[in-house]
Amino acid sequence: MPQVSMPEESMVRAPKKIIIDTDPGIDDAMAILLAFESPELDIIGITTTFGNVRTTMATNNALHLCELGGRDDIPVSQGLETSLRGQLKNRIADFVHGQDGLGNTHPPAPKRSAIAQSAPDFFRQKSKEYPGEVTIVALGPLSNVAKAVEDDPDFAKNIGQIIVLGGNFMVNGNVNPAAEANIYGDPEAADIVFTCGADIIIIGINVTHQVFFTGKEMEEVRDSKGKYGKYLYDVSKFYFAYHQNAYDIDAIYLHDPTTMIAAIDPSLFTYAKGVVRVQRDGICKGLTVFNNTSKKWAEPTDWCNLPEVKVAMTVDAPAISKMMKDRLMGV
Ligand SMILES: O=c1[nH]cnc2c1ncn2[C@@H]1O[C@H](CO)[C@@H](O)[C@H]1O
Repeated sequence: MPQVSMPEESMVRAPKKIIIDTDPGIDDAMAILLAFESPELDIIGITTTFGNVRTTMATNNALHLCELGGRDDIPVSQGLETSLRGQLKNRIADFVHGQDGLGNTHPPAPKRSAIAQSAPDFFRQKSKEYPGEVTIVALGPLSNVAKAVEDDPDFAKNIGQIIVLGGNFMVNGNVNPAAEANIYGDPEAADIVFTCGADIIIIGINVTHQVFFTGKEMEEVRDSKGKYGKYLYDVSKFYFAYHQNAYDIDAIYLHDPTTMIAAIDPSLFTYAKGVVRVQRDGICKGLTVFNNTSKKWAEPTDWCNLPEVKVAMTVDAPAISKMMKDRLMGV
């Protein structure tokens, strides 16, 4: 399979402007706090989506995390409360993240509110303000991003890059054997985004399932001098119990922080290029199907003549886990 690798990021570069589209979410919280500790990133906004929690709760949790990190300078913009086509998502992953999305730790109500501008409009405005410079790190279903694509024919051209946590390439999903949770949450939106022509990196659970913290490592995080060590340990207890039960492992998968690290240092992954389509309905709803062959198909297929994306194939899990520990443990 042809692989493409990315050049190592230079430390002398200006910080990368990112918008985090998120549904916090325990591993989202970890990714956001990791981003706060990452000088390579300039977080110009946080936008909210649904999945781990409903969108309004995602907004509250995003505001809470900014307050926790002393980052009330970051605008938080609320996104769609439904899928792109107006379906109210009936599958909210409270069994993974708790009723409050933060492991039933019941965070205090945030002091600040979201800005008036909706997430898709925020994306469009920032992509016009800084053409080619803004990276969206999309940690939940892609409804907001797809809405920006549909509303603005220049969006795919103006946005610098979209790094997506989602999909399962050549492995089973985590909602069912076919589908991963973020793509399953709004498959139509994902299909629109993956074929929109923007520069897209997809980090699927085929790679994020290789990056985890064991219970012992979580205790090290708790006992470290990291600002958020105890907080992360406390919110992760629920997520840990879910992994013990669902996967029979004493560890938690680090989906969202791994994806954040792709924004910090894309060279820690290798990628293959090709067209990705998403099954929109039926028993394989949410399945991501990647055409990575140079075969000339006898007849035109639904993958032909569409823009390619980069799909993560391998991950340097020890390096990623070390970066997370260094930053979250205040090393
Ligand atoms: O079993 C699950 N069902 C639903 N969502 C999950 C499950 N496991 C993890 N996540 C959440 O979905 C994203 C990665 O697919 C992550 O945000 C993770 O927190």
